[in-house]
Amino acid sequence: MAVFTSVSEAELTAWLGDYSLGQLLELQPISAGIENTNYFVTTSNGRFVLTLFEKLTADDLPFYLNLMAHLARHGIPCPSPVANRRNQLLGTLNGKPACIATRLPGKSTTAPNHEQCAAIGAMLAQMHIAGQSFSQVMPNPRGAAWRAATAPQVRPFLDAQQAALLDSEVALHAQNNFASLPQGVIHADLFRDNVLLEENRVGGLIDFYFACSDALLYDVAITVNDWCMNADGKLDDARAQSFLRAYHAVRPLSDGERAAWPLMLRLAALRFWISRLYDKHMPRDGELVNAHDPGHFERVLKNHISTQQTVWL
Ligand SMILES: Nc1ncnc2c1ncn2[C@@H]1O[C@H](COP(=O)(O)OP(=O)(O)OP(=O)(O)O)[C@@H](O)[C@H]1O
Ligand SMILES: N[C@@H](CCO)C(=O)O
Repeated sequence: MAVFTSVSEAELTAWLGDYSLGQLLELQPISAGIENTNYFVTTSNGRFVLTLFEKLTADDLPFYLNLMAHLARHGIPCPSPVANRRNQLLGTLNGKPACIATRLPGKSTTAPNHEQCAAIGAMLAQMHIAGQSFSQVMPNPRGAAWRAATAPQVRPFLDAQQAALLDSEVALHAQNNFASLPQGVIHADLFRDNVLLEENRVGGLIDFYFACSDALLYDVAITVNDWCMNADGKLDDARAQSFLRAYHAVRPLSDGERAAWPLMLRLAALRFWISRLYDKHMPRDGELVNAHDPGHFERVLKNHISTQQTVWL
């Protein structure tokens, strides 16, 4: 249940007095999601999503809200935060940092087809291009330092063979430096549940709260590892090609990116193997009763290693 902080119609009506959004018509809690409190809000001016941030602080939030505003201004279908009468995107509601943003159309899919993989590939490339003119920088909070700090914490929960895999992959990627590849702002968590689709068209990209500055190809690998993956943890080569071709048609991938691709897929799988292990074995209070399965990304990683993934455009 994604309502941790309740908001009544009376409280929201008073808060909306600070906005030019018209009259509140409907307030509906959203059950999906585990990080924030979300409500669908309908006013006489349109349909919106109200988010109360449960963990991110008012210091962290400007990067994400300014990024969404920037991308929306460039035509990317992401939530566009609405400014209040003091021209601020971030407010406070019931003691929590809060924002109201445009509601996007569509719904997520768990079984994307070729056209949908191509559509999200093209959209990711457009997002990367639009992000090039965003000037704020956010080092990746799930980068090398995080891997080095988190791997030893999850290691005690692994058997000897898993621990050896973890150690060797963390060591391998500690030596790699992808700084020579094209860099920019990345979503970093563009899994199927963070994309709203209308048939084969992308209606919305949501949940930008892992966005950061990193190699653009890393974002491609994270997204392909989810969108073009079979349930057994093996890449669906045909869907991966549909995705990459559509991406490449918008932002051509370089020879350097091609050479880095097999390792990038491994790095992206390692990141989510570690975070899922951490969330499973070290849950924060009262959280994540149904944590995502780390075993899935362990299988993805092993498959990438054994196939030396060569699927490309
Ligand atoms: N701008 C939006 N337009 C339409 N639907 C939205 C929008 N933002 C959120 N939603 C809906 O609300 C649900 C929960 O949002 P979200 O995934 O951002 O939750 P969260 O708790 O913030 O993050 P997490 O997915 O990490 O738990 C989404 O699955 C989506 O259905
Ligand atoms: N997309 C992540 C969870 C949210 O960050 C995962 O599937 O592990």
